[in-house]
Amino acid sequence: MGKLLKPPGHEPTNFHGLITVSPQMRQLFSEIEKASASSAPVLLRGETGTGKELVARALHRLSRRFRGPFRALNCATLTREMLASELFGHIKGAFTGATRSRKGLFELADGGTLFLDEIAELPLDLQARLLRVIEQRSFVPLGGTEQVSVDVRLLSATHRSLRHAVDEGRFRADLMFRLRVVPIFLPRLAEREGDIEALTWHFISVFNGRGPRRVEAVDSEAMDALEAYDWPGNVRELSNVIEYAFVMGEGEVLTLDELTPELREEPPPIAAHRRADDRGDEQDEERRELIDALERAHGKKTKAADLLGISRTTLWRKLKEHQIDDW
Ligand SMILES: Nc1ncnc2c1ncn2[C@@H]1O[C@H](COP(=O)(O)OP(=O)(O)OP(=O)(O)O)[C@@H](O)[C@H]1O
Repeated sequence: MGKLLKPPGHEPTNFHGLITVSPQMRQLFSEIEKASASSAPVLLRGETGTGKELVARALHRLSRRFRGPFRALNCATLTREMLASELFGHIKGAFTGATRSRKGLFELADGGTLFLDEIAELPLDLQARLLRVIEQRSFVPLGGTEQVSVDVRLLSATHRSLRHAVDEGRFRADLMFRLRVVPIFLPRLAEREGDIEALTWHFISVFNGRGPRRVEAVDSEAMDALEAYDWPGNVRELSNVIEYAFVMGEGEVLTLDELTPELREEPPPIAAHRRADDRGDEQDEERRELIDALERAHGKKTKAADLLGISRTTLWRKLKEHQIDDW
């Protein structure tokens, strides 16, 4: 067990549900504030779990449309036909199974905001229809003949570059320019200085509120592992990891062995100080640390793995990587 870390005395900034201490995110808040004052389309770009939907909701809440509806649709989860019907609605009898008329999201979001997640996945023919709605502020539901006028602010999000999708012929350039009048980029969690720790305390407080377990401190070894991990699932993954620890562990201290296996596989003391431009030195240092641990453990691999705070399998993999096989 390492040192016991207590929650910091000061609360992190809470900006419409977005928790942060990092300068990168604070900078983003001022962009959100400026963008919310207008009705210009915003394109949010960031990896999964970085908070794009939270930002979209904040943009809506801060805007003059806050009393109007907020509607969201993930373009990657539906078939082409279902997407068309979700977005534009249909008239009774428009297709087999359309036993009654149904309003689409553009109509349901009238006077408010429509958030289209994973916009790069929108099929090309629907991109053409979306462009027309943006230009004409009206559309015709499937099977209908009458134009329906709407006043909707469009927010969209993507985890990959729309520019690439355009270059590959999968996305219309004219639509891309229409959608990203205001581009907002959300950095990966691992790149936000101080946010892993701040969000860890935030989620601990959320899960403390749900009971029955109450966590009052975090073992520094667990915090090192949280800091060292790369967080491919970003904030959503961090929330899941803390929830997992609440479910699997017990007592007032959150410890390393309560973290998910991916996190325990990481060697915290080495990875915590990782610098991308230091890979060569780091390799040497890692090799020295491995040999040192093996010496101290008199060649016993399980003991050496314990000393390094990594699993036996990780130790075995690292020994192979460094070609240390004479132990
Ligand atoms: N800065 C933050 N503070 C507090 N909670 C956050 C923050 N960022 C994200 N979250 C939480 O993490 C989860 C994922 O966030 P969100 O759904 O907004 O991400 P996303 O980028 O839209 O993900 P996806 O691309 O997978 O849809 C949500 O539960 C959200 O409340």
